[in-house]
Amino acid sequence: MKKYFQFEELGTNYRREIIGGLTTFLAMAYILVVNPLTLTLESVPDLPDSMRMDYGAVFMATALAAAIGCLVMGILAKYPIALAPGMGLNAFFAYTVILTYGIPWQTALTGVLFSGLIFILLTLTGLRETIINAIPAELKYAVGAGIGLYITFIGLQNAEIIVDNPATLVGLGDLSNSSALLAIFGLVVTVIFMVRGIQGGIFFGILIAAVVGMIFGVVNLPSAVIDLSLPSMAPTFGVALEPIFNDFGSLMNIQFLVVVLTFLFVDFFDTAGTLVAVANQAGLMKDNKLPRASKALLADSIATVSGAIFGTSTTTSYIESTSGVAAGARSGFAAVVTGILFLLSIFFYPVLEVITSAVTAPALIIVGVLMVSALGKIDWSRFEIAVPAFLTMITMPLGYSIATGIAIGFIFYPITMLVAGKGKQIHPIMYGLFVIFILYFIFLV
Ligand SMILES: Nc1nc2[nH]cnc2c(=O)[nH]1
Repeated sequence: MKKYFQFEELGTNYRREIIGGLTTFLAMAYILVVNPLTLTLESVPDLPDSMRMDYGAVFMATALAAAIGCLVMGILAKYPIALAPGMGLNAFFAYTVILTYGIPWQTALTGVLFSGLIFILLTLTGLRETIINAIPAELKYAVGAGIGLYITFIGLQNAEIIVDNPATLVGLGDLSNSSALLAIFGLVVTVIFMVRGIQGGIFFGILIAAVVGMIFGVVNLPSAVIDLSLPSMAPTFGVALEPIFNDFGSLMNIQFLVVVLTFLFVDFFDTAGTLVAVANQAGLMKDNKLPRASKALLADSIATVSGAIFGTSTTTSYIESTSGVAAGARSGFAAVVTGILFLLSIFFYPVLEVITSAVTAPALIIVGVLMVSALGKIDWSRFEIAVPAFLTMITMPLGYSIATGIAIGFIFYPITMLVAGKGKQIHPIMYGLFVIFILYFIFLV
């Protein structure tokens, strides 16, 4: 086993991998609660039941899609990268596709399935790997740093430290609020552990914050430890396949095409950015290239296809994997640990439920610190690369979308490079992406 996962070459061991896998799981576990709440449109009152997915079935689909994604990534691609249904696309699925477009959730699931299948085709033809390797190093670093800012922003919001403000869009929240206080406490504890170089500092930070939250009544005590009565998957299982056989006509329209393309587009670049960011942080990149990229991409698309069949929006590589890497994970074994924990989580629903986003927020904030360090590798004195790198990074949190940041930066890159007389350094694929991203803004946003 140690040999298969290359522990010796990677300088790792079982303890580091298990703590890393557990840390990533804890940082991601919120999705087991948030995804079903989002896809059932819990926050929208007065909807006909037919427009809502079934909560229990989506919970099961979320856990199983995450488990399959993590296991395939760990065993096939051997990266410490965990997967689950992404926050970037579940909101799009629920609020844009179902609510705004009025597309039935059954058809939306078919859209996710199609985008996953197209992904597999692109991966098998090698096109995805070629594209990822054509992106200049500076933009890859900027994508990693931008995702870091984005994830910190999400963490600060989850903690209610940063809140919305009608005059300035965002502002400082009420720091005496119990959620903010618990997150600040967790952050201080985690920072102390990290500065002292304690292995698994992020994990122990989450653990201590959860216990302190329970003592002060901010985190609920679990009602039970294990619940063996699993929810039924029948309401969503296989439903994505139904329109293909029963109502193919409903798929033959521009709106459905736009939905599939958006799922495909966002997952493609989010995954590329996330894989590179996590591999970079773990020191697993070789000559600015991602080894075994096609296997990692295949794992990602297999997870999306499985998730669509189970009944969830796009399953994607999670940036929270960086918290496990920060805790020491280096090999695919950590992803296997996270996958097994997702499998077991279906029985531990009562315990999981108490881990609130305020408890996991410090992990997200610290992950941002780690990811932004990639900026040190960019030569800021070269204005032609500084501009697209900066725009990629800053528009991710501000546009609240990884895809937006990538699109804006990649539109500026060929422009600034050409004007600087460095057109020869631009890979032809980057011109193709320039056109695709312009079309993206014209037709999809
Ligand atoms: N990369 C990435 N990480 C996430 N973590 C939570 N949601 C997401 C997502 O949509 N993409």
